[in-house]
Amino acid sequence: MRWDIFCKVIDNHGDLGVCWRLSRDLASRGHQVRLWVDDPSALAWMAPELGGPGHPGIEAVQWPTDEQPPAGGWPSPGEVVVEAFGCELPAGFVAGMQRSNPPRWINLEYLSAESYVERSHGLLSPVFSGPGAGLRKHFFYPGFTARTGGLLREPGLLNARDLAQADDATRAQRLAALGVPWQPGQRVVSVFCYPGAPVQALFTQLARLSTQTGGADTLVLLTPGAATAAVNAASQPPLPGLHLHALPYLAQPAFDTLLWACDLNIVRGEDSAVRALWAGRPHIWQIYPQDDGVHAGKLDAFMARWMAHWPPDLAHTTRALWHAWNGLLPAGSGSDGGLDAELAPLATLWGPATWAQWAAASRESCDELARQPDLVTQLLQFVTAPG
Ligand SMILES: Cc1cn([C@H]2C[C@H](O)[C@@H](COP(=O)(O)OP(=O)(O)O[C@H]3O[C@@H](C)[C@H](O)[C@@H](O)[C@H]3O)O2)c(=O)[nH]c1=O
Repeated sequence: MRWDIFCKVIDNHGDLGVCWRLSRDLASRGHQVRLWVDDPSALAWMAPELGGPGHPGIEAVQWPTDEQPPAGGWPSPGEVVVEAFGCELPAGFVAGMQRSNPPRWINLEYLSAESYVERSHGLLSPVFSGPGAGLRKHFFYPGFTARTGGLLREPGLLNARDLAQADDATRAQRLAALGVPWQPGQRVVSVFCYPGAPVQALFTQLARLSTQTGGADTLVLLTPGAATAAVNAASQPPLPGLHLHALPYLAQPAFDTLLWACDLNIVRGEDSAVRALWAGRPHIWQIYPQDDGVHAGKLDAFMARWMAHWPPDLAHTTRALWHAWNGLLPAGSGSDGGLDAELAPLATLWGPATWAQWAAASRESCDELARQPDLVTQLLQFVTAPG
């Protein structure tokens, strides 16, 4: 099928990250994708293959405006039109959807573990006015349960992960390919975060833990942006036991390789958070902060699902750590010991026995999610069903 996917970059990289990943997944299954994006600049690092002969099956195009439609006019829409995250489609393009066999029109929504997702997934949103009047649009909600649209998980992803995680030699080789010098025995932590995350406290805590446990150093891999900025701003002397390594922006598949090679992944937003789930390793999620504070409920909803079958003590400690990383300490928690103290749950999790428990629980939750059909498989069923 031919797909038109429309993406508006609101901020950061998640909108484009999700749309690019969706496009790649569809193209790998033989579909033709035209990805319309208003600010394609991040594709230069996220999808460097587009700079060369391109990606078979995907054409990334700058989103023109109605005032300045494409030279030669709007092209005929494909069989499926995806409006990512409720971005408004150009009127000229929508006018072209008015035909005897109109395209399936999908509004792909943001990911949430909250219960409204099951109620809203698949709902019809009839269009009553404007150039799309009379057309039928449907909501498609990604999610974590059987009654949602699932999560992006390309065919073969988990096999590739298992190969990458097979042994130390493979791990060292994959990290070396990313320019990362890793010594077996070192614990590796990746950090992708928003400004305001307690990165300095993390460094202090990790250095203390590394020297306490007698020898096993920690290698911290910092992604561009807030994590790297925190290091640059630090005037502290090097911390014993801790090795900080700044990464460049990686192409999306290389970013996966990074997450697979780490013992602990600290991720943010939407897309990298899902990739950390598929890594099957312990992770900490910094949720996208919203002014009205609704992100706190979203974070708790996800933790309740992800940790549903974990031993209670492990779930309790991990939740405390995630809350602290997100600056969401429960009122009355009494934590007045500064950020180092707030990240104290990490010390509990770092111990060998608890760490093994955390790793096993993360892998089990990942395996459970992987038993659900992935998002593209579900989306294909949805758009080919009569509707
Ligand atoms: C650091 C890095 C990221 N990436 C990719 C992974 C993801 O596709 C993308 C980052 O997107 P996210 O993880 O979603 O985090 P994010 O914070 O960048 O994105 C978003 O979060 C959403 C919830 C908001 O609604 C969006 O508006 C946006 O803020 O960048 C790489 O490919 N290489 C890299 O080196």
